[in-house]
Amino acid sequence: MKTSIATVSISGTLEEKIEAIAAAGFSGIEIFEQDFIADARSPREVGARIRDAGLELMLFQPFRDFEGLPGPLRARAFGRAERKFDLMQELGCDLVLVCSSVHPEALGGIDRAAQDFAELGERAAKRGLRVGYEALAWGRHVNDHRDAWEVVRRADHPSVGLILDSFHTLARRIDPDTIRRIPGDRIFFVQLADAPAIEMDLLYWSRHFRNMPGEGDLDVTGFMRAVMATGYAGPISLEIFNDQFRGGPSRTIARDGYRSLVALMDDVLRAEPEARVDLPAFPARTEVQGTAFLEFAAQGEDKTALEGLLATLGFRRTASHVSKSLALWTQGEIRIVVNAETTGHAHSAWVARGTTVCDLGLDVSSAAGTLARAQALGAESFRQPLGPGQLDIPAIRGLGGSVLHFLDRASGLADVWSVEFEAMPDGAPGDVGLLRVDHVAQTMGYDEMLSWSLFYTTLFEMRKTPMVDVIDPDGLVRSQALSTPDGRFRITLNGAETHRTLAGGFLAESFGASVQHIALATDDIFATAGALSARGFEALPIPSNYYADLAARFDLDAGLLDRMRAANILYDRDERGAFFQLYSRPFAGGMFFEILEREGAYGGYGAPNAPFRIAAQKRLMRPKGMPRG
Ligand SMILES: O=C(O)c1ccc(O)c(O)c1
Ligand SMILES: [Mg+2]
Repeated sequence: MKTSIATVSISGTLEEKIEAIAAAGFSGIEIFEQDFIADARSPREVGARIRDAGLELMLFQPFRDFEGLPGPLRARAFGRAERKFDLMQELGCDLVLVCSSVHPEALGGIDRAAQDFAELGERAAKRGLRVGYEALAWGRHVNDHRDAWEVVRRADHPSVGLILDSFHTLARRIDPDTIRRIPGDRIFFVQLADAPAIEMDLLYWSRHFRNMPGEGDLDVTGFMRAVMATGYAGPISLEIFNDQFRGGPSRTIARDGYRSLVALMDDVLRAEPEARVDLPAFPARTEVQGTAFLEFAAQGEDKTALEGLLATLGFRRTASHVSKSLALWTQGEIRIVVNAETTGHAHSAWVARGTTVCDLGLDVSSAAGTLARAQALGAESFRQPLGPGQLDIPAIRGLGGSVLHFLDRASGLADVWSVEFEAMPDGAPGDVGLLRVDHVAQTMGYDEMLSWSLFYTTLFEMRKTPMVDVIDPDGLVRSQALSTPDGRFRITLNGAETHRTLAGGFLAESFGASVQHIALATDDIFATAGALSARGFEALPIPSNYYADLAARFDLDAGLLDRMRAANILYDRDERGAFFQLYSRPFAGGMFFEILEREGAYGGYGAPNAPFRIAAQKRLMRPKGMPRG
C-alpha cells in the first residue's frame, strides 16, 4: 500500500515536513506549491532531497482555475500550465492536481471542460506527465465528483484521470457509493480527510477544520470502501488543512496521520474483504477487559502522603515486589502499584513530574496481539531490563511519555502478582466497598486531544462521546469520554486551553499530559462514604447551594438529599439511570480520587457537576485572601 501525506497537513519548513513525514513511515508526499515556493532550494534540489529521505514525490498541487475559460484567458491558463509542467519535470513529479475552477469568468459546460482537459492531457503526455481533476466542493461549475468524472470520461485521454478527495464528497453529503461505478484505473489519486460535524461555509470548513480519518464525524471508511471496490491501486494520501496541525508538533501530527491511515485501511479491508489492499495482516482492535493496574511513581513525603490517602480509601498494602521497590495496594478488583525505584521509567517520570501515574496496565485477551497492532499503527514498544524470574510483559509508549502494559491470561501474564510479588499483608482494617476502576481521567493541552483520542480508538475497541465544555471559574476545559462498548474500560480526556483552569494548572505543574484523577466504583456509595469517614477520609466539601439547586432540578426524596448533603455526594441522572459521586481532596500537585456509583445504566460522568467540583477544589487549593492571576 502506497501511503502519502500532503505537505499542507503539518507544520514547519518544507525540510521539517519532509523529515517528519519520512520518520512517520509514509511512502510518499504531495507537495503543496506554496511549500515549494517558500523554500530557497532549486526544484531539482528539492526533488532530490525528497527522494533522499526515502519518499516518492507523488503529486504536485494545486493548479487552479484552469478549465472553461474564454479566449485569451484560456490561452493564458495553458501557458501557466506549461510553466508548471517545466517545474514538475525538474522536481521529478509526474502528476498534477487540477482543482475545479472558481474563476468568475469560467463558462461551465461539461464538453468545454472536457476539451480543455483533452488538450492539457496531450501537452502533459508529450512530457511524460499526467493530469488529475478534482472537484472542489465549492467549485463554480464542477463541485461534485460525478461531474468531474464525466469531464474526465469525455476528455478520453490516457493522461487525464480523476482525483477523489473524501472531504469534497462527504461534506456535500454525496453518496460515496456513486464512486463504485468509476473504473479504478481512471482514478489517478485519492486524498483523504475527515472533519467534525459543524455547520459552516464549505470552503472555511475545508481550509481550517479538516482532521485525520477517525478524528472527525465523516464516513471516511465508507468512502474508502467504495474507492477500493473500483479496483483502485494507487496511493492513499492525507490532505488535512487544519489550523491546529499547522501550529502543532510536526512529528506527532505526521505519526497521527500514519496511524489514522493504517487503521482506516485495516477497517476497509475487514469490511470489504474482496478489496485489494496490500496491507500486512495484524490483529483487529483490542477489546480491553478492564484495568489491571495503575502505577504511581512516588518518593519521599509525597509517597507517604499517597500511601496515607490509599489507606483512608480502604486499600491494603498486600504485596511487595520480590526484587524492586514496588508495593501493591488492593481493594476489590483494583490494583494500585506504588513504585519508588530510583532508576528506570518510574524514576524518570517522578523526576520530570513529581508524584504521577507512570504506567497503566490493561487486561486484554491477547497481550502479544495488542502489541502487534500497536506496532503496526506506529507505536514504539517499551522495554526495561528484566530481573531474574520477571515476566516479559508487552508494553508500549503511549503519547507524552506514558507507558501502557498489556496483561492476558492465555500467556500467564495475569499471574504476575503471584510470580513477581510476595504477599505481605499490612493487617489494616477491611475495605470500604470500592470494587473496580470506573475511569481514568487524563489532562492534556486542548490541541493534544485529537492525538490521544486517535491513539486509543485505533488501538482499542472504544467509542467516543461528543465533546462537552466544562466551565472552570477561570476558563474553559473540553472533556471527551472514550469507552469500551461494555464500559469496562473508560478514559476521559480533559483538554485545557489556559494554565489558570484547574486542569491547566495541573498540566503546567506536571510538565505535560498525565492522569489527573482516578474514579473508583462502589455499589453502595452511602455505605462507602460512611466507611471512608470512619477511616478519617475527608471528602471534598460541596456547598449547600448545590443541594438547593439539586432539589429544584430533580424530584428527589428529602431524606436522600440530606444524606447526599451530609456526605458531600454529587448527583446526576440520565434516561438510563442515576449517578452519585464524591471526591477526595487534591493531593500531590492537584491529583485526586473520585468515588462513584452508577445506578441502572447511567452512561455519563457527571459532567453537569464538574463546575461545582472544580470551584470546590480551587477553594481548597487557593490560599485565602490571595488575588488570582
Ligand atoms: O482549498 C483548496 O483550495 C484546495 C486545494 C487543493 C485541494 O486538493 C483541496 O482539496 C482543496
Ligand atoms: Mg483535495
